[in-house]
Amino acid sequence: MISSAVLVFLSAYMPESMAAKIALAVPLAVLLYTLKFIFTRRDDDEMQPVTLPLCPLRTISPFFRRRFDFLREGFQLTGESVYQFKILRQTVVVVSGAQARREFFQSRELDLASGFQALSGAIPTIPGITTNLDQRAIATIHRRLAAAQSSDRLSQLIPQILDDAARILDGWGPSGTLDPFERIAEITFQTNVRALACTELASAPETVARLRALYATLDAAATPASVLLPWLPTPSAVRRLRATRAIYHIVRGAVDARLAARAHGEDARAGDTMQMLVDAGDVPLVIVGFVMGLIIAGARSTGTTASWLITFLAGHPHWQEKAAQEVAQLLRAHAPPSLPSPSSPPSPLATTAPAPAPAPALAAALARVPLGAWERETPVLDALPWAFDPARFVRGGGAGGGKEGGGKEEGGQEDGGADEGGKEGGDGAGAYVGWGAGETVCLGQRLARLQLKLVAALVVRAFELRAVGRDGRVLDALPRPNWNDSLTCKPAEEERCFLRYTRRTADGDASSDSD
Ligand code: HEM
Repeated sequence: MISSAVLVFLSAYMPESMAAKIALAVPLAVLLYTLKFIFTRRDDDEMQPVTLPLCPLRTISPFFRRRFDFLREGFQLTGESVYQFKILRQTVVVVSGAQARREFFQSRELDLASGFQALSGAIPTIPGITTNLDQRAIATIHRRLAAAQSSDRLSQLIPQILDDAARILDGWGPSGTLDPFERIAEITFQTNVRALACTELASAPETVARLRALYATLDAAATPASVLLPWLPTPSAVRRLRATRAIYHIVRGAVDARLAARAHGEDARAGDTMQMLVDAGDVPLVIVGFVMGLIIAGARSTGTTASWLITFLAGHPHWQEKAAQEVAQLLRAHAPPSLPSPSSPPSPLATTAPAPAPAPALAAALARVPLGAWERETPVLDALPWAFDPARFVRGGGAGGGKEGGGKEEGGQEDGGADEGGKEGGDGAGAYVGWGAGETVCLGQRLARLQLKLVAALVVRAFELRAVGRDGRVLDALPRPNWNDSLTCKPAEEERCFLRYTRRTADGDASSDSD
């Protein structure tokens, strides 16, 4: 009908054959356009995730105080795998499932730093101190971080990290009980300062302790008010500003000393990471940003992972022994004991007498194991992230490569928080996001892995560990990570667990002089 009306109309102006062609083409074009519109229509309302039916003021407290439970309840409340809600004026979109996870990690528009700033606070912005880090400065910092993890640099760091860790372990004495979330994290904080800052700071234990306390203040004072309304002078916001300034002055002092030394033509023998940046001609803003920013990026995550790793090993003696044997094997292969000369006292590693092996001697032996061996010859240590099922690699024939293992360990923790934490899941590719994925991957991964292995190797070879409760009794099952504590995941107060340690002899047995 449309065609005939068009035909009559057009015939008045042009030859009939041409009018017929156009009369047929017009409705066809209208039809195609309509179909295209229907199938490619973007209905904005339908594209928007469903909104959590809560007043924005009622989301604040649970989002900050029990984030994991709150987000999980959101899934139940909406019945959707993707939903959104408001925190004051910020819209937060919560995603789950393999596809959403992939899209999230692959998106180039999302900005990790802004997300942290808006929802976790990170480092408060102070003009002239923590602002002005534009994209170029950040790109430089990332390039320097890559250089700080070159094979040469990591090989230099191995003995230094081991020395640092051994000094702290030596302070533990031959036996005792400790809180892993304090004392293991202390080790990795020290090794992070060593790896990311400079000798002057890392070799001054009181400065490292002060820095650690200041970073802890930054974390503890990240209250809803100080994060959401950072300009409001609440007590916690003031504490965060003071801590930031204090960290800045410590780091800036070290940077200025290095720059002054360079300006005076003094020989740069330090050979540490800060010197690498100074030698590259970086300005103080970039060097300070590198140290302050990366310590915050690395300290918590490495500390938390190391604390849980050692806790899980303490709660799984079978895997602890396998790890200790692997370390012993590394030592046999790469650092065989030298024959004691008649004048020198026998090395604690060479002797067969069951004397306790002091941590520094062990560290010296482990320092002879090359980087390549730490990165490629440790299937057992590789198979231990914190969703504790080391045998999964063996079952899957994947990264582990070990021949033994397999099967569930007696008394083991089967689920390990796997599906809960969203770390290991049954929904295929992209399920493991321990180091990020897609466009957002951890840029400090090589260093972090090495640190974790070195600390774990030293601890399991130096001590025999058991996980105990407050009453000192060995735990049958480890407590579950508290996902609401997004910094350390340490178990809730009533479920706290501790490490009981006994120094091993040079043979690797637990020393009989204790406990
Ligand atoms: C066990 C220790 C560590 C774990 C599990 C870890 C994990 C992650 C993850 C999952 C991300 C992605 C961002 C996110 O989803 O939150 C990330 C990003 C990052 N990590 Fe790590 N990290 C660790 C240690 C470190 C260390 C020691 C450094 C520095 C030396 C570091 C530097 C970074 C940087 C710079 C980014 C940001 C990357 C970007 O902006 O795209 N991380 N890390």
